[in-house]
Amino acid sequence: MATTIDLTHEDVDLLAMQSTACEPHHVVLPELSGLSSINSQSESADASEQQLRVYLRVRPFSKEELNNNEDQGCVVLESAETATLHAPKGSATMKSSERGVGHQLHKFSFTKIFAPEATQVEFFDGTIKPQVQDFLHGKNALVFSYGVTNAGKTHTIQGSAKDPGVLPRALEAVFKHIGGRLYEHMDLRPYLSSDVQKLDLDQLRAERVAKVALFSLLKEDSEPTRSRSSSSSVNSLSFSGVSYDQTVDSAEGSSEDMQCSYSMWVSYYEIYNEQVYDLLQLTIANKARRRPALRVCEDSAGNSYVRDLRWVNVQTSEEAAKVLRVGNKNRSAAATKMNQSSSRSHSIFTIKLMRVDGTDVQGMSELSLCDLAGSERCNKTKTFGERLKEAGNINTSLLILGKCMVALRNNQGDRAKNGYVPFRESKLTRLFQGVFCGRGRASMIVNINQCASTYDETLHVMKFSAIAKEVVQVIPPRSLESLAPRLIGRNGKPLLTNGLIDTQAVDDYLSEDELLDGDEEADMSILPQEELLILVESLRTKLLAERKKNLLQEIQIRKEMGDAMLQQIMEIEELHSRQMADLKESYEEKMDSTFEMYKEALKEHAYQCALERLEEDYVPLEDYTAEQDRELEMRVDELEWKHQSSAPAAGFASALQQENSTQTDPMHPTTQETDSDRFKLLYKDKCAVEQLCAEKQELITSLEKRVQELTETLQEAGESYMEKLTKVQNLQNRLIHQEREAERLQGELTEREAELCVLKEGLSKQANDSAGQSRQRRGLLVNIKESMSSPSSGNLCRTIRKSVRTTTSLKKKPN
Ligand SMILES: Nc1ncnc2c1ncn2[C@@H]1O[C@H](COP(=O)(O)OP(=O)(O)OP(=O)(O)O)[C@@H](O)[C@H]1O
Repeated sequence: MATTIDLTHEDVDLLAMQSTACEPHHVVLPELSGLSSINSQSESADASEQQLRVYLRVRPFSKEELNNNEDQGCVVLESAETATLHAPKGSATMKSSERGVGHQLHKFSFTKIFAPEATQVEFFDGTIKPQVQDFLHGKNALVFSYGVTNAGKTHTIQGSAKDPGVLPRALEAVFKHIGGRLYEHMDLRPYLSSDVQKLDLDQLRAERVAKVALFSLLKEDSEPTRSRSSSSSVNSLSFSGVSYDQTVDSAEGSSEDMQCSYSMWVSYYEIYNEQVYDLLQLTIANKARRRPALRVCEDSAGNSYVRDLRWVNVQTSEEAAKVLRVGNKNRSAAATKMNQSSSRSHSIFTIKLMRVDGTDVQGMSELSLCDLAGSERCNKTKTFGERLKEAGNINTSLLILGKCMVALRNNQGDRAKNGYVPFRESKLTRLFQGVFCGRGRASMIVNINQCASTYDETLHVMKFSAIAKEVVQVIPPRSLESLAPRLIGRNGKPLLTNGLIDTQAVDDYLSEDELLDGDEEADMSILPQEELLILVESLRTKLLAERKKNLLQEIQIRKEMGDAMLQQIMEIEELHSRQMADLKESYEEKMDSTFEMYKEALKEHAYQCALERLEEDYVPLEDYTAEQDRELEMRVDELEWKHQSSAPAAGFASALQQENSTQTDPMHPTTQETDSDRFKLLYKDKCAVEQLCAEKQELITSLEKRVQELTETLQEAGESYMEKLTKVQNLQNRLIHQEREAERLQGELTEREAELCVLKEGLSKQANDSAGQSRQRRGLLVNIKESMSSPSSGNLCRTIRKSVRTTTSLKKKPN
């Protein structure tokens, strides 16, 4: 499904503001017209929509791979547009499909597929050539190669000295097109994103010196610093000796174009570990020094560019090749498990072509060729240390590129949706943003190998390409005025051609220094100060409004989260309290049962103790009462004796007391007083004894009562025992009776048996006699009747009848 990128909002306005160097769509170089059908398709004067072109290139197996049995028929090319991937045994895809997740077969379609045997020429002609032609027409283009490591990306983009890739071929094609119309001065240099700077003499001199210095690097460093495999030895890249017949643009140009001259500038940089490095900086030659990282900035139109990037003016294809060689020398590459010379960075080679008429720059177009670093799985490639960090950054930027593709595709379905496209999340996508948003045509080269061991990664790449293919680019039409690049002076202020300085335009610009001293990232400072202030004010208002909105959203989210958490807490609390209640209940039950157990045990213990004490203290009641009586008698005797002996002594003492009453000391008590005291004491004793007696009597009464109860219980037990005994005796009697009866019957039975034997004998005897006397034979029954009717057998009949009766009665009474 093809959908469309929405460019109808702010971006369009921004694009209208910019002075990009694209040629108007209707201005077609005659010599290039009719070269390609795609070409004519893109010549539409209106906004043209076009699906992102995605080309698949399948790398041939190396000898080593064939020896390692990597050829398992994983990639099948069904047609020029369709390829099928078959999951090999042991791959994650196969395992998943065996578990019922996913499929073993995946079908993908592409703009065009190139089989392993496709040559570099065929590939160039079938893919990039039309875009190079568009570039020569003044259109911007981006070509990027995507694939797993060791899939052939660098080979496709750069190729080797003998077999150059699309980049050298594109350069060669451009030079062929320019022919003798080269603008020989170097005074017009690309500036910011899409402007042109007019160099003064000093700048020009410096530019020439820098160029010579750059090329001298190749002479100084004859030994290549990077050891690339011979097959892709781009260090020694040279365009000489290669036939470019197919790439040469043989068509004649229009008369207008024939009058123009061309100025060509190239830049070469890499994105390594999310940092941008200029591969053409002279300082790079000094390896000991740390490379300065460049910044990605945006101009007033929002177009990204690399600040301070070095642009080199190239006048011949040899010079272009030299620049490429210098850059490749500086590119970050390393030997990995998968590739001896693996690109560890995304490298971007850009060609800017200015169309100059006299001193006027009529237009400028841009062609970028990007060799992306290979995606890889770190655990599979046994990556660690610096390589792991690189792989992480590579994978992250590729992931963001994928996200952008997905977002662009999704946005196309519904123009009003305008979902967020995360271009700003990586340097790579920031720099690609302009093209994806309509500044030019993009096409993607998907490189794959057919190895079974990298099948899962290859499948991932193919899925990515399927998404990319659904992205539709919309190139808005532009007016002629907006297409000429701005010409900027030394101080960064725009100069106008036709001999007039546009003061309004001058006011619109600030110097580059001012511009760069301001915001580090954006070039908003191109605007005048008042506008900037207004802009700042409006941005502040927007920021406040945004903050307010965010705050409200945050409050709302917090509230919702709080409610949800409260709900959760309440549920948890309820659950806990239910669990607690259950627990409490079960513990209470356990406690109750334990308590009951202890209570029973205590009772038992107390009962046992009481019994033991009772046994120890037990005194027979008779002994006890006899003892008590004896004690009481003794006590009474003693008291009586005391009373009697104290009576005469008391009389004598009272007489004595009366005699001596006058002489005695009033302080000493009299005998009368002593007696009364003793009596009181005795009386007290008596009371105590009586009390004791009463208590004992009570005890006795209670004991008697207990004894009475026990006696009654015993009597009851005795009675029941007697009853049972009587019953047992009765039963025994009956048993004896039955036994006797049985014995008797046994005896009778024995008797009857004996009689029966006798009868049998008699019968047999009679039978023998009757046979001898020739008597008429009669039956046994008649004989028996006869013998029974005879007087000798009368007893026997009676006995049998009786025994029958007895047996019957016994059956009736089995007991
Ligand atoms: N079409 C092809 N024909 C013959 N050889 C090829 C082809 N494509 C790639 N190769 C060879 O395969 C090897 C790996 O290719 P290359 O270095 O281009 O892979 P890459 O995808 O750029 O890897 P990395 O991402 O690790 O840089 C090289 O030796 C290259 O010469």
